[in-house]
Amino acid sequence: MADGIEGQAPMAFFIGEHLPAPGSALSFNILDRAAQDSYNMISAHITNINYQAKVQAIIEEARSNGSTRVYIPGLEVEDVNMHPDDLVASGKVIGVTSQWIELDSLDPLIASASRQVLHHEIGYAGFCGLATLLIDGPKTAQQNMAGYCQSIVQGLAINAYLTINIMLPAFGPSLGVKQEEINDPSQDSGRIPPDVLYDELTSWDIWNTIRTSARYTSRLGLALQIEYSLPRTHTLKRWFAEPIRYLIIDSSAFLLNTKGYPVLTKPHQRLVTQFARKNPFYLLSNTRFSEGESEDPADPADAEFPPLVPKVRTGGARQTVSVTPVRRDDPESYRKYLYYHLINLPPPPPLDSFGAGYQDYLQSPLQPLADNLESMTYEVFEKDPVKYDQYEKAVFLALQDLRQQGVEDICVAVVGAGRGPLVTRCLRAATNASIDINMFAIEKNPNAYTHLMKKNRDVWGGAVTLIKTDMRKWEPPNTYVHILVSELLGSFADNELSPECLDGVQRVLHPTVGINIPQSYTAHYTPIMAPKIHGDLVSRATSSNSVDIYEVPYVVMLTAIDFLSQNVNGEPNIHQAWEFKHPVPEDELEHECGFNDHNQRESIAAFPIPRRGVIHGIAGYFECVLYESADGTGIVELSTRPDTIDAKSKDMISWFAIYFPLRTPMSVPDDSEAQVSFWRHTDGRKVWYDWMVETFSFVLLPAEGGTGSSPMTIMSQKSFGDYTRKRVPIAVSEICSSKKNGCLM
Ligand SMILES: C[S@@+](CC[C@H](N)C(=O)[O-])C[C@H]1O[C@@H](n2cnc3c(N)ncnc32)[C@H](O)[C@@H]1O
Repeated sequence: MADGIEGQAPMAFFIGEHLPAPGSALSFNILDRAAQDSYNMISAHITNINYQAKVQAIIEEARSNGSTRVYIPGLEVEDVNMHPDDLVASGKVIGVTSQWIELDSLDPLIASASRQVLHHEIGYAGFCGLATLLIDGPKTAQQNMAGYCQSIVQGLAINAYLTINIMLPAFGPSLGVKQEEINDPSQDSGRIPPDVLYDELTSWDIWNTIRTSARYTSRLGLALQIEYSLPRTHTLKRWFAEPIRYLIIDSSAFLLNTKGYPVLTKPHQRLVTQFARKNPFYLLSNTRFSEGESEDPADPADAEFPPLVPKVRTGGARQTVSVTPVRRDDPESYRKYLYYHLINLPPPPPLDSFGAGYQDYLQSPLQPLADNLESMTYEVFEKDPVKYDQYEKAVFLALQDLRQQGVEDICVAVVGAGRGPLVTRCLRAATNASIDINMFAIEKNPNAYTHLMKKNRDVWGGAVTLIKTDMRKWEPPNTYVHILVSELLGSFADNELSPECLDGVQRVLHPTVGINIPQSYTAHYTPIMAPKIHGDLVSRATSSNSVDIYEVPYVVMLTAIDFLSQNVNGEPNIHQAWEFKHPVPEDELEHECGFNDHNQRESIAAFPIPRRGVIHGIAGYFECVLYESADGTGIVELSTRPDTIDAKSKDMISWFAIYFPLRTPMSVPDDSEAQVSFWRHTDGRKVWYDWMVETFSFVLLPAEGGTGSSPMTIMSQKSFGDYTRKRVPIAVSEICSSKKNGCLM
């Protein structure tokens, strides 16, 4: 079913048709019909109406016998819509399990029968060779969630090769009890606890419960259902952190344009654009029926198995203008629209292209001091023009300031020169400033040093004095260095031991006019939800027996994450942990015998959390002042903070973030707080970090004293002003420590 109409697409998008009812047996006709409309795949029910009728009869019989148990026999040939044939082997069929079952029912007979039906279907789907299943989420958030989770967890164990995707609406309130159900006396209203709050995150709550019960397995994903009502940005951001493998877009999400063609509303377009970064499979649903269409099935096969539930007319784009809706029931026009939208998306930002394949992939931080990097690693650094441009600007400003002060015979040294890109930029800055400089390049990596020799011979015309040594031992010949340029920064600023290296070489810097580039750098942090990363760590934990995987920080291109602490504009609250400045005042700097105490740091910060979620770990970033000119008119900075990178070093790709994991995720309610503590420790031989999280909720207490109550209860009784807000501890993490895996000085 190749998509041959539009020509070469820059990226492969797979758009399928989500078949509505289990009424008909699956056939090549149905697949062909979808193919004619250029769909890449179909999702179809594994069993049919026959099976439902059979199971319901068994339940009724058990109930009338007063039985508390029910046995559902396995599938028979007339119960199934598919077989292990070429159609399934084509890989273009996604199985859908029965949607009439109620795995979360509080009625034990229904729950048990439902579980058995699901497990028969999973077993048969695996037997047929299906790779992916879609399973309806719980019907509401208020029934037997544990029972639902148990069915899913057991189902995952039935076939180790199947991926299961839970279908859930993006918009939580759509799971709530409908007004008609509340008014309907036949409904067991006693089953509806009045205090269940259906809000935008209700659907996410359900998902969070399911995946937590299934230990974050990567075999469990989400098929997010998009209809006309969309949640607000913060909820969409939350979904973005989750493993959305399918986007099921209902035709009700479309409007008809003036020509009668379906188009997505602007918010829906934004959603598709945002989620395209996750490259999901798209399934379009309800695109084949138009208003007023007869319920009579066009396909004779449908007559045999009429739709299970009377078709509620939800399908079809909404008509907003007076046109003949010629295209409302034209499935291809929906697909075409989505396809064109996808292929016309703007190119991804530079970091996305650069980091393709590295999203949420955990890497151990580099240790350029203890290890010798390879050429490939340097090559990756050198792909980032922004960083080197900023360094060149900084050196240019510093040279101008030195000239202003009348300094002559200016000596510039790049300490930790690698393959030499900063040396090239220093030489260029000097040329642009029309200043002659004495250029040194210091590098302790013997292999990189050989490459520097080649560069000096072939590119720099022998203009650079190369020294192969640890910068802490370098003795320059009869001169002070006026500008000491280094790039020893890690994702958390000081984690590659820039402070320790620069302390050791500071004695070569001119005591009165000497300039360090960078002049200062700061580490920053914020608590995040990172379910994908946590799932990765959980799976590693079972296979790894070496270093405790939860007690080391990771360098990672954070993508599937949600910032739990956000300000009113939806920007993350990120706190500065600490700062290092160079040169260090002489009286602070220890020589020879100290234990590096002056490079210890600690930080504590409280993060307000407006909306509930789960803290999986702490994201770390850095900022750095490369140079601020003497008169304060020019400043050159670097930043990896998502909220300041655009202002300080837009499109810089050299550093991913750092991630400090928590072994046990910490749930936080709405309007709560996380207090995060960080320590940078050193014993004179190595450097490591400790981190810890405490969480708090708030209760309102009568101002004049008395016992507390939940804010909800109180607010309904008295005015807010009569109460004081009190912070109450919820949970505390262990103190995590990377000491065992610290960086050697
Ligand atoms: C992050 S790399 C930067 C390389 C290069 N300046 C660039 O921007 O591409 C840091 C370099 O500093 C070197 N280095 C680290 N510590 C050093 C030390 N104490 N003395 C000399 N070189 C050091 C490493 O070998 C590595 O080449």
